[in-house]
Amino acid sequence: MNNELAQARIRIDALDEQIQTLISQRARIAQEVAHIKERMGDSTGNHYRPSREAEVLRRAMERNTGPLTDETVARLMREIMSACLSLESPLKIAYLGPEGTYTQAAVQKHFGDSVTARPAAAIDEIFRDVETGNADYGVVPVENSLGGIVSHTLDELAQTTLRICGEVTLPIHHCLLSTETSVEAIRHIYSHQQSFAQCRKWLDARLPRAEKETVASNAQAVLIAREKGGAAIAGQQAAKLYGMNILASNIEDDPNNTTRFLIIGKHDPSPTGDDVTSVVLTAQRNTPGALFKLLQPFARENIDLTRIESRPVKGAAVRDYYFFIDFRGHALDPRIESVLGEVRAAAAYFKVLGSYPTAPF
Ligand SMILES: O=C(O)C(=O)C[C@]1(C(=O)O)C=C[C@@H](O)C=C1
Repeated sequence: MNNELAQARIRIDALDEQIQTLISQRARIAQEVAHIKERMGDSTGNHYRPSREAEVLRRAMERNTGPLTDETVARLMREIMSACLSLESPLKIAYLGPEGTYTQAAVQKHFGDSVTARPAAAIDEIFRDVETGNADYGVVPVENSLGGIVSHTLDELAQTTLRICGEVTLPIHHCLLSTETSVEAIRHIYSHQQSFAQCRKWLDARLPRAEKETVASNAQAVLIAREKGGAAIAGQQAAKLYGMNILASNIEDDPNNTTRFLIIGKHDPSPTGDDVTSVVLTAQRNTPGALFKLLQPFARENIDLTRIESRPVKGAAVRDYYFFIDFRGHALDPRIESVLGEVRAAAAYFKVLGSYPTAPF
């Protein structure tokens, strides 16, 4: 073997040994941390701490000087923490299935690979799984940059006693998958309605005559295309999982297409200094300016509102709306606590859904 190459590999071997020793040391300390938590009276057996994880990931990215990207460094650190936590308490995560959906990719991005992820058939099932303790946490889509809100998630959030413990943002890159080997051979395309909407220009240009059939999820589309022929629009992860050919990649109209997912659970993460708070409220009926008055304290205190969505209150005799509001900051911050007190007093209905770290990457 070339001497230079052999020398470089010897250096890599030596570093791998050090990295491995350090990872093992880290894992032992994580086990110690679990015992400390138990001694401090935490008998839940759940040692997951979203705020601490966000801080570790942010710090790893700040330290990064290349050549790996910040995201790659965060993903590596994510897997190390995931493996360490699984020694303490392996987490059960319910997500919107079947396997191969973008929600599964969000589970992996947020929790890493060392968790037991269970696909659920519908969004309400995920909420029930976490409420009943069948799962420790749930992952649900909440909004897409092109397709807008996921109304089932907002409707469940209005009713649940669960808390939002985190968020994940995932760039969505659609592929055309098939058992065929060329785009020209495709006569039928299966996909989720939102994915069709997100790939409209590409489909009009490349497959204007193909018949489109809407199904419940991208992963289901892949299963049908695998069985019946034709193609599915889905992510790269589904191609790998179901052994399909990728006939075209990045077929979405907007390259910045992103979906935001929420982590739901039973705990309130502590402040990290870079947090989001989500609340849901209804305004007093027949009161001119009621919504304006609810939003005014946020503006006065310079609180950055990042999102406001409305959904009709189900079953209400008179048309009534839930307003879902996200803003920067943590509910335990005294300034925010006082604004929330004011808003709670002025609203007809008010609930804090959770304060949680902003997605670290
Ligand atoms: O710091 C803790 O509380 C730990 O349990 C350790 C650790 C880690 O590996 O860094 C593991 C899991 C938690 O979710 C957060 C961090």
